[in-house]
Amino acid sequence: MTRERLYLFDTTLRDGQQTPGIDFSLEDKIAIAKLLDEFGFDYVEGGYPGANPTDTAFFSKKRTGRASFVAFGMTKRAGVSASNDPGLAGLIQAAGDSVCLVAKSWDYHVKVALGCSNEENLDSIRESVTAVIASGKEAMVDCEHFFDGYKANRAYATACARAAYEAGARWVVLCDTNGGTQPTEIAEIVSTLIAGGIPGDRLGIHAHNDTGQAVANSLAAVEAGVRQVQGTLNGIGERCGNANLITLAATLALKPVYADRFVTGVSQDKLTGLTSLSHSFDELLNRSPATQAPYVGASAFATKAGIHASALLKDPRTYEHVPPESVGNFRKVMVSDQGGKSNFINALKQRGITVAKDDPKLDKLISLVKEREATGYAYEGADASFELLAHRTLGRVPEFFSVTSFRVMVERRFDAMGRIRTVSEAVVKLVVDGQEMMSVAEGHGPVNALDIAMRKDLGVYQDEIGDLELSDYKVRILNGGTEAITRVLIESTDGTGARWWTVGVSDNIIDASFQALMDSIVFKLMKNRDLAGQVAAE
Ligand SMILES: CC(=O)SCCNC(=O)CCNC(=O)[C@H](O)C(C)(C)COP(=O)(O)OP(=O)(O)OC[C@H]1O[C@@H](n2cnc3c(N)ncnc32)[C@H](O)[C@@H]1OP(=O)(O)O
Ligand SMILES: CC(=O)C(=O)O
Repeated sequence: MTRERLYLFDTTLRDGQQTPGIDFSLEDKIAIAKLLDEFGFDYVEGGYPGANPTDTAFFSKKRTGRASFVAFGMTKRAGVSASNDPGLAGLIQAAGDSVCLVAKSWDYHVKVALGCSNEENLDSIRESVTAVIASGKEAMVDCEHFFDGYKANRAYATACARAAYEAGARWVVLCDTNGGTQPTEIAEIVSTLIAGGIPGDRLGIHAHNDTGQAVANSLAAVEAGVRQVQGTLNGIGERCGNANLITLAATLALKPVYADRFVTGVSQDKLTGLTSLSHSFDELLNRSPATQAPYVGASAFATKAGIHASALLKDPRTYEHVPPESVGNFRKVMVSDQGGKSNFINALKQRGITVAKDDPKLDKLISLVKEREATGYAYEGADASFELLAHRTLGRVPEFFSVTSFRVMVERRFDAMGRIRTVSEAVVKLVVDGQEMMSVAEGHGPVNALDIAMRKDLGVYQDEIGDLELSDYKVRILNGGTEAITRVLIESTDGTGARWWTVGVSDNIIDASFQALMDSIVFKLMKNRDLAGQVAAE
């Protein structure tokens, strides 16, 4: 059966730019356009030339190779001709293959926002589309507030879409601008419009996520007949965002209900780069990827539950709706208080630790993890502490050194210039290779001072930890009040590029930090001897 072509339109660089807190530089835009183009999206809407210097500079040349490069802007204003409208002229002159014109299609907006007559707005749509086509570019029209407009005045909203279509717009895009429309309404309105004479292969959908339905609304529109879908990377966009193109690209390619009927410009091979695309984009935005994002989140194919892990290890299809590798993600069977023997055997195997299912030490490890998690430890986020605990339970951790005591002091005092200074100082006493030693250090805070003191002189091991660095430190208060328990997570790195997390829990933040610091150093020494760290080294 031949499959129909569905066109994916990315508006990350335009509607995504309207996201509170997101402000792309020219360099960001160039890098993101390249990612989008290479991935296989058909249209890359780059922004609004003329609206700001970044977008104007971005449109000084075409920024895509394969994808159509789209400039976005308003239809001409009422009362001026298309040739005399500087905004429209700017759009046409901007580099690019297509112009996407935003047009009002709700009569209430025409009256309140534009302050012109309904007929003048229809003229603006027709004349603007005609001018874009005359310039040799592809024209498309975003019918703003189409669904709300349709519910308020069906005849006028339809007339706006029809004006764009009859003037020759390649795509008439139906926008759920305020994001409140529900999938059944979308399906019904799109079907009626198509039955009224605007063919589905000239219609697109632009859905906002204000009721969490943007992806569902886009799919409902596809079911009803539209053949262009707009959205953004990771669903960024104004207010609650746009339809998430990452989710849509995967669903359209992997779910037979769509994949058997439609084909997009994203090949199965490119789809295996989906997780990387989503995460690279977050990196560019300098934010952590959402762990529960469909298909691409770190938790999308993770399980903590023992019953699930047991079946998953027999056949992954028991608990996975698609294979993780189809979107470049990974299966993760985690260890926690929700886990059974299968989780643990798998987690240990990944770390090169073999243990038999009937080995009593495995039972001991499982109860240790469950007991400790009940007191606040969280091993699923502390891979190295889990591995150390496993090695310790199996009796495989050498006694590299021991800390006999530490003392940390924080003092707020006046310095010689009479300024207030808060000073942190730590003293650590350790035994290394039978030899007692003491280190003293000052730090930016008490934990920093303790860290410096612990790593200042490790005797015979000092050279080995020279490249050890603490790269992140997270504190979580597990219950409030005077008896609060503190969980500290520390991320460490070394010269090999490996990263590992360790955990400490105590009613004292310094003590919790000490435990995590100790684990970090011991893990590093184990790793140096190839006794640990297979996962961290990957
Ligand atoms: C639903 C959407 O997401 S649409 C995209 C929205 N995105 C943006 O607005 C981001 C970029 N916008 C901008 O930088 C500015 O709004 C500009 C440069 C486009 C225009 O700035 P200004 O000329 O100062 O106008 P301002 O922003 O105050 O108001 C918008 C004007 O456009 C008019 N307008 C709005 N939509 C349309 C349209 N589809 N066709 C014609 N005119 C329109 C409004 O009536 C208003 O006109 P007025 O100034 O005569 O009242
Ligand atoms: C055009 C657009 O972004 C909207 O109507 O939501």
